[in-house]
Amino acid sequence: MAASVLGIIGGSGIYDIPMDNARWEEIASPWGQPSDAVRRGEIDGLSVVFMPRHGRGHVYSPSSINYRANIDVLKRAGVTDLYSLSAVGSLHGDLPPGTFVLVDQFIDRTFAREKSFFGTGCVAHVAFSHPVSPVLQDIAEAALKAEGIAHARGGTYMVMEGPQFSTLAESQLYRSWGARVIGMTNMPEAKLAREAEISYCTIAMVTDYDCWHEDHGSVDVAKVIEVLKANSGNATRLVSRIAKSFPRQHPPCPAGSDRALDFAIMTAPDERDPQRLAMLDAVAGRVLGRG
Ligand SMILES: CSC[C@H]1O[C@H](OP(=O)(O)O)[C@H](O)[C@@H]1O
Ligand SMILES: Nc1ncnc2[nH]cnc12
Repeated sequence: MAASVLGIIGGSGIYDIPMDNARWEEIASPWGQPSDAVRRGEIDGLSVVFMPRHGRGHVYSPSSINYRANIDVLKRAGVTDLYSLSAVGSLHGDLPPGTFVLVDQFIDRTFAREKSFFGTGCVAHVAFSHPVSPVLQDIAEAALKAEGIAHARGGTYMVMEGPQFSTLAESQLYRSWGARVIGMTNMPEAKLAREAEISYCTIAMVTDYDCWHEDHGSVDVAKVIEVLKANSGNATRLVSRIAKSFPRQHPPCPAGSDRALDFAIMTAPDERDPQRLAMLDAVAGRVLGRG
């Protein structure tokens, strides 16, 4: 069993986290430019690697983030378990702004992003029915309780392309589908984490009611930022509490992340493209005998 390396992806409003011995570390990726360098440090002796999803200064839009490079550099940095901190709109009256939601499903409506490390020359299909690690959810839920943060466990995160917020008709459609929250970033991030055999868990922080709620106006960035600022103390305390209680040996993932590539690759060994295989050295090194 490997030692745990805790990864944290910080979403809107979260561009750094407090850690001991923290330093920025540039890691190159064959998949292109990641959002930023990674911030490496320790919390209570646990190795932690942080990546600001949009880059410091919020440089990348949800559609222009290089999700493949981000997950690849986190894999190269040794991350075994990954929490994604994400601002979301609420699609349900039971989830007011300020609530932290441990979502367990996604609906992917994005269409303008690279969604896989695999493709021509090395085709693979990973299982993804359960995209989130229940073990990571258990740890986050215990930390949320201990910190007294309003939270809910379970629910579907609707991932839209953006960058514009939804129309009223779209918001109502997603509500009719049973989605609980909406955001623009967790796909393909979660899919790529699965391909890279990294356990993944979203902590969705509700900032607004999107545009469907009759008693609240439509979402705008000013509203989101106001709530994000109010939430940032909770997010910092939560990460610290999670890290302190996190198992020092990587907890096996009941959702199958640890061995996602065991039976996934379909391309015959003789037909595999050496160039793509070289790019897969970190992500698929375990099964390709590289890395
Ligand atoms: C400023 S609201 C829109 C922005 O915030 C969320 O990003 P993240 O998940 O990185 O916190 C949302 O998905 C949009 O990208
Ligand atoms: N209402 C909303 N729609 C999409 N992404 C969001 N991020 C925060 N609030 C959002």
